[in-house]
Amino acid sequence: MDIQVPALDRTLRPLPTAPIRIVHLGLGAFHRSHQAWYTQHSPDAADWGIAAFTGRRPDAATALAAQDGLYTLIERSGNEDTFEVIGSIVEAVDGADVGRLCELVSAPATAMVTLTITEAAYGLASDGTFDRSSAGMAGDLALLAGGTGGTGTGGTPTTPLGRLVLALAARRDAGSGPLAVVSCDNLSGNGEVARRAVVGMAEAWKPDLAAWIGKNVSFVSTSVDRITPRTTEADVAEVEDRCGYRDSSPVVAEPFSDWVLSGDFPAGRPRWEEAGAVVVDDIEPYENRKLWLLNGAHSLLAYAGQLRGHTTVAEALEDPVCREAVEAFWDEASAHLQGEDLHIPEYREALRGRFGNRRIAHHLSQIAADGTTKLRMRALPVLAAERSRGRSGAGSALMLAAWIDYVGQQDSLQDPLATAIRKANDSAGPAGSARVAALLGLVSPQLSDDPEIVSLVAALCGTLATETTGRTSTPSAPHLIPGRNS
Ligand SMILES: NC(=O)c1ccc[n+]([C@@H]2O[C@H](COP(=O)([O-])OP(=O)(O)OC[C@H]3O[C@@H](n4cnc5c(N)ncnc54)[C@H](O)[C@@H]3O)[C@@H](O)[C@H]2O)c1
Ligand SMILES: O=P(O)(O)OC[C@@H](O)[C@@H](O)[C@H](O)[C@H](O)CO
Repeated sequence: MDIQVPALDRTLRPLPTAPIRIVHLGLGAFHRSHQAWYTQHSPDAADWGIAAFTGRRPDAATALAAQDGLYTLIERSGNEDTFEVIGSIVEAVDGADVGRLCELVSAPATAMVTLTITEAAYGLASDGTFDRSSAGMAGDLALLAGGTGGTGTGGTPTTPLGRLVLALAARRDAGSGPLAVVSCDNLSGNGEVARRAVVGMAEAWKPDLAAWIGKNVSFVSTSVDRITPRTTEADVAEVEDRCGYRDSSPVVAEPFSDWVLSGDFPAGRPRWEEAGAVVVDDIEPYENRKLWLLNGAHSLLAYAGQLRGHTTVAEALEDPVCREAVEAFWDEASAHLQGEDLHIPEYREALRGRFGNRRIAHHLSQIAADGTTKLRMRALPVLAAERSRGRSGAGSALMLAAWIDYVGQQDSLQDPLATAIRKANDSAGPAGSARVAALLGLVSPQLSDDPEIVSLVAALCGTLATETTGRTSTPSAPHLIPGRNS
C-alpha cells in the first residue's frame, strides 16, 4: 500500500516569510545553494526576503511557487547527505512576468538585484567589451525602443539584461533611489562586466537612463563558489524517503561554500559575513584563484574528459591523463597567483578532494556549455601570462586544443557562437591549422593573431583522443605537456 507523504510548503514547515528586499534574476540551482543559503544563515534573515525570477522558462518558478518558495538543500559530502529546508526565497516568478519585475525593482524596500544568468547572457564580445549588436541584445533594444514598458504586453524585453534595464527605468521613474546590482556569475570582474552591459543597453535605449544608472546603481563584484550539479529524479526520491515529505525541487551541493564580495550596497544588505561571506577591497586575486584553478580545471576536464569517454568530473579526475593535464595547468596558473593569504597549495589540495567526490555527479556536458565565453576567462589569461614570461603555456593551450577536438565531434552545441563554430568547423577541414585558427579566433583574436599559439594548439589537438575501441589511449606525459613551464 502506497503511503501518501505530505508536500513541502509553509504550512508543513512554517518558516518566516521575510519582506522582499532582494530581487534575483536566474532562478537556477546555484542561486538556491548559495546566495539563498547565505541569506537564510545571516542573523538578520527575517528582514531579507528574495523574489527570484527564472530566465528562459517558467517551470522552476511554477514548481517552487507551489511550495511557497521552500525547497530542500541536500548537502552531499563524500560519505553522507544532510538535509535543510531553505525559506529565504519568498516569491518565485516566471521571468517573462516583466511587469512584476518592474514593480519589485521599483519598490523603495528593494535594496539589490542579484544575478546568476550565466556568462553568455552578458553580451560579451570576444575582446571583453559589451556587444550591443549581438542577437539577444539587438532584439531587446528594438523591443525597448518600440515597446510599451512593463505592462506585459508586446514590446517587453526577453533577455535578463533587457528586463533589468527596463526595471531600472521603472525604479528611476518611481524615485526609489539607489540600489546595488550584484553579479554572481563566473566572470572575471563580474561587477564591471555587469556595469558595462547594463549601462551599454541603457545608453543605446535612453542616454538619460544611463546617466541615472551611473549615479544611482552600484555594481558589486563577487567571487562565488559551491559546486552545484543539476538535480536528478533520484534526489527527489531521496528527499521523500529520508525527510518524509514531497519536494519537487530539491537542490544538491557540496559542503564547501565560499563568497567573496567587493563593492557598495547603498540600500543595505544582509549581514552575509556572519554566515561566512568575506568582504574585501581588492577581489581580483581571489577571483583569479577561483576562476583559473577551479573553473579552468573544470573546463579542461569537461573537454578532455569527454574526449576520453568520461561523464562526470570525478570520473575524469581518476584518469591519469586528465589528472596530469589538470596538474600541468595548475602549475602554470599558480605561477601567476601571488599573495600569502591565497594559500595555493592548500587550495589545490582541497580542489583534488572536492573534484574527487564521486557522490556529486557533476556532468562534464553541463560544464562544457558556452565554451567560447568561458575559455576567454579560464584559459586565455594563464596562457598570456605564461607567454609573457617566455614560456610556452602548453598546459593552458591543451585546454583550447581539447575544446577544438570536442567541438569537432559535436552535432549540436550550446554556445552563443554555435553558428560560427559550426562554420569554422565545416569551412576549413578537420585537422588543419586554418580550422584551429578560425576556432581560436572565436575565443579571442589575441589567440588567432599569434601564429606560435596557433601552431602550439594545433600540435596538441588529437593528443587526448580515445581509441575507437572504447579503451582510452595513454599518451605519454611529455607528449601531453610539451614545454611545461619551460
Ligand atoms: N552550478 C554551479 O556549481 C555554479 C557555481 C558558481 C557559479 N555559478 C554561476 O551560476 C550560473 C547559473 O548556474 P546554475 O547552476 O544555477 O544554472 P541553471 O541552469 O540551474 O540556472 C540558470 C538560470 O539562468 C537562466 N538562464 C540561463 N541562460 C540564460 C540566458 N542566456 N538568458 C537568460 N536566462 C538564462 C536559466 O533559465 C535559469 O533560470 C552559472 O552560469 C555560473 O555563472 C554556478
Ligand atoms: O557554472 P558554469 O557554467 O560557469 O561553470 C561550470 C562549473 O565550472 C561551475 O559551475 C563550478 O562548479 C562552480 O563555479 C563551482 O563554484
